[in-house]
Amino acid sequence: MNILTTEDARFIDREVPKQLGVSLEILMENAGRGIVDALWGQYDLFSLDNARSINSFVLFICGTGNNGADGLVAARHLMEQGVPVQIVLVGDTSKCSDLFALQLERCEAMGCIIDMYDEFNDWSNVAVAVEGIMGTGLTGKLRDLTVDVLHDIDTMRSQYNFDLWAIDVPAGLDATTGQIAEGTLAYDYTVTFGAIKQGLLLYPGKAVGGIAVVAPLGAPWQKVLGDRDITVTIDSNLAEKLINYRIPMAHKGVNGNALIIGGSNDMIGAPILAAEAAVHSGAGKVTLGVPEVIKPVVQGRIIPEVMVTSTEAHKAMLEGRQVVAMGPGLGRTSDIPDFVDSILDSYEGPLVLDADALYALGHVGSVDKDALRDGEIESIYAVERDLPYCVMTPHLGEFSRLIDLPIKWIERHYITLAREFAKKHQVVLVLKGIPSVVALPDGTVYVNTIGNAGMGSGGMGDVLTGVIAGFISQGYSLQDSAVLGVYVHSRSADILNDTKAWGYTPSDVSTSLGCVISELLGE
Ligand SMILES: NC(=O)C1=CN([C@@H]2O[C@H](COP(=O)(O)OP(=O)(O)OC[C@H]3O[C@@H](n4cnc5c(N)ncnc54)[C@H](O)[C@@H]3O)[C@@H](O)[C@H]2O)[C@@H](O)CC1
Ligand SMILES: [K+]
Repeated sequence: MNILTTEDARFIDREVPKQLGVSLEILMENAGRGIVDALWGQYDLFSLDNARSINSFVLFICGTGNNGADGLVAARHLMEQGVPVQIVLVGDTSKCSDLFALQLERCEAMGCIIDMYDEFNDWSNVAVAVEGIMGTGLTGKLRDLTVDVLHDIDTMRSQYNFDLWAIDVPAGLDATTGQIAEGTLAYDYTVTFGAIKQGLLLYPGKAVGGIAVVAPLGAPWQKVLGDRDITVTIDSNLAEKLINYRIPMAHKGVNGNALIIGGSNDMIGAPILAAEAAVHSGAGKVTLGVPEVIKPVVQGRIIPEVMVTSTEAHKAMLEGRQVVAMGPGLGRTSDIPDFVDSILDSYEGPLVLDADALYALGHVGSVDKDALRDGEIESIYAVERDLPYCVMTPHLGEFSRLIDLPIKWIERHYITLAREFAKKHQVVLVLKGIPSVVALPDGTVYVNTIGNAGMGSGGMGDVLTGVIAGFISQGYSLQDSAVLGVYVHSRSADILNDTKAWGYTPSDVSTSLGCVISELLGE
């Protein structure tokens, strides 16, 4: 499923009329109709009994831009259907958009009850409130007057207990970054148009949007996107397309030979988790390379399916592998950067870099904060160190070190930075956060839509690395392995979450991977 940013929505709004001959007014008509369908999907609008009165109605709270105009269209459709509606207007109607003026004129001609916000006081009869104060047209902080109106709505909702819906995005939510302005409310539902807005998938936006319903625009807007970078959700539909059946005669040689490199005196758990996850994701043969000194302990602890070797013999260790994943538990001692470099120099096959291997790389590029602030996408990121084509799986802290930028900035410009990094370095970046995203060298970004709070425990990332390596060894491309790996890892955790809340472990996630694979194959 596609994801749209504010810029994409504006582009569609400009290009669909030009290229496809479908006017903005028609798109708006469909959007308004979509709001009505979504409301019907949730309530029986013919018996809007809000338990307080039989005079209850659907209230549309409309700003004076096109977001408010969508609300006016929806109100008109509901009037036709005989559903009681009222409209309140927020803002200066003398400064409204052209389409708002047109839709308002229509509602007035039909005798719809319309008040200015200050005049409205019939809150006790509101059954459902639909907010169209603003959508993708938000600029800067919310004005004081808007904050007051939103605060009022919130107070009335607490008092009268009606559901609150947002049109397109909640007023105050940045539809691209998911950042929210002070005063933004939490909603029960958001009806968003064409495709889900990116800001509804990123925190804190994801927490305030409620249940998202996508309403079609009535024209194949995908056709006008051209070579714009696209953003897509990671969900079961995508994963089902990526997973392959195994041929019946598949043997261990066909399913690949994976090497995991990691471990140090203080950390033996991380590489064990990664190697075991590679086994559980279906790799034919898995070898774990650790420093000689910890080899006996690791051999004593790991499942028997994994062979353990010593990293001291590293030329021989790399031979015949379909994939090498390096980093879990490697440590941060002064010899590690040279060790990592020597592996990068001597191994030319598919590579996954994680954890301490990423730390060993240090800064690999830098961000121009001014360009980031101004949205000058092309000049945001400058490469300082070339990297081999590989999958990199940093969490926010590791990414912060790689690009030399505080986490606070990364959180605010999550997808833009992931995309620029992957494009400029030509690598597959799995940025592990909430949500995790996979950015590809061609500029496509996949955003994970599943997973749960139980995944926030040490070792979860090591399992993901092992899963991705496991898929690569079985012949999946680096990008498919990253996307599929993120899905399968989160889905396994979701299955466990059903019965164990957060009391499950990364090892449990690893051993349940097979259930997800069966689910994807429809077995
Ligand atoms: N992109 C598309 O293809 C379509 C967009 N449509 C709608 O059009 C919307 C965008 O419409 P517009 O571009 O007219 O903009 P909006 O209507 O989203 O926002 C503009 C309004 O918000 C106010 N505003 C902006 N920033 C503010 C702030 N910081 N504090 C207080 N008030 C503020 C402005 O004064 C103006 O009244 C979308 O969200 C969607 O609902 C739909 O009609 C369907 C088609
Ligand atoms: K809105």
